Amino acid sequence: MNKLVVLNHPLVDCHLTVLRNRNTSPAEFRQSVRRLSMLLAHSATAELSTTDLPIETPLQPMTGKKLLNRIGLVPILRAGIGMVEPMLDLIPTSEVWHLGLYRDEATAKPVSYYSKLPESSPVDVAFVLDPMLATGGSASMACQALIDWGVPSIKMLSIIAAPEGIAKFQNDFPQIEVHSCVVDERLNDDSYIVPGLGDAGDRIFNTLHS
Ligand SMILES: O=P(O)(O)OC[C@H]1O[C@H](OP(=O)(O)OP(=O)(O)O)[C@H](O)[C@@H]1O
Ligand SMILES: O=c1cc[nH]c(=O)[nH]1
Ligand SMILES: [Mg+2]
Repeated sequence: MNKLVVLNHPLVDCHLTVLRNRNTSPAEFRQSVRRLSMLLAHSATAELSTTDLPIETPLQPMTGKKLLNRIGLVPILRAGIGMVEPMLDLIPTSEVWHLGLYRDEATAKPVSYYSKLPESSPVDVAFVLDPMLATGGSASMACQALIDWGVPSIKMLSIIAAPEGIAKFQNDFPQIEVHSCVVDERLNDDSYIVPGLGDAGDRIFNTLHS
């Protein structure tokens, strides 16, 4: 089974163009992240299990559906926060478990600074949210934390991925599906994705000059 799903869609291409454009304002950037996250959610949630829910329409009784499992959204701070709200709009019953990771500027290795996963009672399905999958180090560290927590089903959602990061992630976790809007050309010497969009966290939170 192919564990990498790349969204090929004209709307994805158009919203990605807004994200990539250096002249896009933080407000427009956040809006495009939201829109692309919804499209990613459509792809990544296709196999969620449902159970029957008897209801009555104004005309007659019928059997509807509701989600069966406990679902966790796991944004990687900071940039992953931008993807939470659109996911919650689609799955309002989700639990949100934050993981704080940043990349060490010198080594590009992830450093963990926040995790409050409880010792027991993991969710059934976790969607890890991070717009950028560059070297793959942050995604791998986050997924390892969820495996250690005992989550049986994990899916990784990114907006832009680099081929190098996909290769590392799939080597680390061949069983975990990655859903990405696009896979870009490569990483540059600073481990940034090119053509990419720059620093997603800074562009979402308007901290580019700090
Ligand atoms: O695949 P990797 O090489 O690990 O790089 C990707 C990570 O880098 C960015 O976070 P950053 O460290 O900039 O933190 P921020 O979201 O707080 O800006 C991005 O949001 C990912 O978490
Ligand atoms: O290109 C990149 C790589 C890591 N983190 C980002 O925000 N952008
Ligand atoms: Mg950043």
